[in-house]
Amino acid sequence: MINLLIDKIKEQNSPIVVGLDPKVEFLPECVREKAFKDFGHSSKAIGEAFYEFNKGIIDHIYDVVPSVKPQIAMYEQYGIEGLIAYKKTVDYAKSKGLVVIGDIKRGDIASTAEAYAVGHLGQVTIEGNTERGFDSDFITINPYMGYDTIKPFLDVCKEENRGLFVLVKTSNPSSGDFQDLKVGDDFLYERVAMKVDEWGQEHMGQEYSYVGAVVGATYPEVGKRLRELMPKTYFLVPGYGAQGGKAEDMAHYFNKDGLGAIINSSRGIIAAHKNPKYEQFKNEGFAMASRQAVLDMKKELEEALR
Ligand SMILES: O=c1ccn([C@@H]2O[C@H](COP(=O)(O)O)[C@@H](O)[C@H]2O)c(=O)[nH]1
Repeated sequence: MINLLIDKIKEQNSPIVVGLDPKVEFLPECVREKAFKDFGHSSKAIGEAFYEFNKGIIDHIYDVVPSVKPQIAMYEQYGIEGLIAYKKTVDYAKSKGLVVIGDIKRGDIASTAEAYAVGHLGQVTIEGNTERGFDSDFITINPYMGYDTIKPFLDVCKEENRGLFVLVKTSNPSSGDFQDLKVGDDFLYERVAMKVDEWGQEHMGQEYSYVGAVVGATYPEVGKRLRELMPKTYFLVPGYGAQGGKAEDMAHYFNKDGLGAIINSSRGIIAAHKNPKYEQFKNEGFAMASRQAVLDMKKELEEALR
């Protein structure tokens, strides 16, 4: 799957992943009101509205980005109806040829980790009948519990040709509380990076490993150091735009081959229709606003990485 992701990035010249993190306040009035009319003020209405919203955006971006990253928490808060919308979103994105990164940040051990891995990357067999759960291509995982967390995910990835992004240095303001602690002469995030590099060497695609790393856009100096420590690791880089990450800071996240990183923007793209900059695409035009925001991000990155 890492090979497919890289092929698509090269083909579209677009190292961008659009975060599908829907919120009620991001929904255009036309989508929200139709769902309330059809299903009342219910979680079913929100699930239907989230899916219609995502579908509109996917239809307008699938030819200019290689990948989407649905954030499961946004769906999960609405219970089963939210999770149905999450699954339908994953399936629809895949039907349009997009690589799906499920941002689920799991991190348990042994048989529990295996169950998460099977549910999101693999398949279950029920009396000889096999079914896939959420069917993502990649997921995000939290390595805090150590290799026992990672191993079950690696096994499923190997068998199913899927991949992982392991949290190494996150984009949030308090990421330093633990990640920046000193361990001997190293920062904890450096030690995690060394482990991700080691695990990755045993799980290689053609050019890069299918064990990737989450490296926030908001700490560019750290991004540069982590690029040195993990040369064959693909970076998923959240924190661009809304959290302050800038195009000019992204150069060090990439390798000399122009590959090695995929930059995420969620609110900046999916809520673009609320941004005065894209005023001409209000309400029904919401998905056109997202497309334009992607094209603008692509141009910003191209100029900064030239
Ligand atoms: O370090 C991290 C890891 C994950 N995230 C997730 O990425 C998106 C960011 O959304 P924006 O609207 O572009 O800020 C969101 O799903 C986070 O949970 C992150 O921000 N930082």
